[in-house]
Amino acid sequence: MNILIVGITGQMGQVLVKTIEDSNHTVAAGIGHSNEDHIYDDFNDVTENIDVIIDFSSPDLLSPLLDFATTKKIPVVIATTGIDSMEEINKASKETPIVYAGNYSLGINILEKLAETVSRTLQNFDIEITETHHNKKKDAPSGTAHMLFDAVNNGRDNTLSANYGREGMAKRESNEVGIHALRGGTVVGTHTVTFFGEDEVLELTHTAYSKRIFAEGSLKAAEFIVTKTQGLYDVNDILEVNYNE
Ligand SMILES: NC(=O)C1=CN([C@@H]2O[C@H](COP(=O)(O)OP(=O)(O)OC[C@H]3O[C@@H](n4cnc5c(N)ncnc54)[C@H](OP(=O)(O)O)[C@@H]3O)[C@@H](O)[C@H]2O)C=CC1
Ligand SMILES: O=C(O)C1=N[C@H](C(=O)O)C[C@H](O)C1
Repeated sequence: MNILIVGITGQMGQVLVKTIEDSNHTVAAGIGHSNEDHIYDDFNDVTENIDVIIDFSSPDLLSPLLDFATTKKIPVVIATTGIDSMEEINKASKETPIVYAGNYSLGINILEKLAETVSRTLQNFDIEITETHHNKKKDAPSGTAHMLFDAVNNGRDNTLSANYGREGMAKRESNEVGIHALRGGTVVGTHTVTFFGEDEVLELTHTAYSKRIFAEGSLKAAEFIVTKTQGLYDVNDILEVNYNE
């Protein structure tokens, strides 16, 4: 596959370049700010032949990215987090295929399933979500924390409400889920879902030890989406193809 990396000059973009170089695919071009050949700050300047786009960038680039992809009918893997609304992505997915996930690691997507099951099984337990990331991360809480909230909320028939960074003088409501973001150093990404019962606590934690796991997951997603013609997919669709064999 000839791949366009959106956010090629960023931390994840650079890891993805190395991951693609170690595969049988090719980095055809990138979006970012650089004087290097084949790197552009405007999608209109991309003239290379592109089979698939992988996006690790910023919500600011979502509209131009989707305009480019839908006009040229190029499949897209979106990994960028901090996107407020799914409206544009839903609309674009009717014209070109899109995979969207806040986390492309294998373990987080298993954690998502576990968290939903535990939430459904331990109906009376209080649930809190904690995420820790490096000091360069801009969005909070993480895209993964949002995914994990949706998972535990599904387990309780969507009766839970999120309380971001709890503060003030009010006791915890039984249906609230506190979501807490820690930022510091070079932490790649740690997510914990804690279930508090009477006299017992169950913690489910995923720790990422490298950014490469996200790059590899996004490349698997690209291999999956490049064969599709339209529609919105998530990592579960890819897990079924790649890990259930
Ligand atoms: N879903 C997943 O599995 C994962 C998702 N992420 C997400 O990926 C995103 C990127 O993360 P990270 O690489 O750490 O961030 P960085 O800040 O290191 O990189 C951001 C990239 O986007 C580019 N960019 C941003 N705005 C513009 C713009 N207006 N025009 C052109 N280029 C732009 C930057 O270009 P330049 O610096 O040249 O201006 C840079 O290449 C984040 O949303 C993060 O949460 C991260 C890891 C895993
Ligand atoms: O910005 C990051 O680094 C990460 N972002 C994703 C998120 O917001 O959940 C995934 C991963 O945790 C790393």
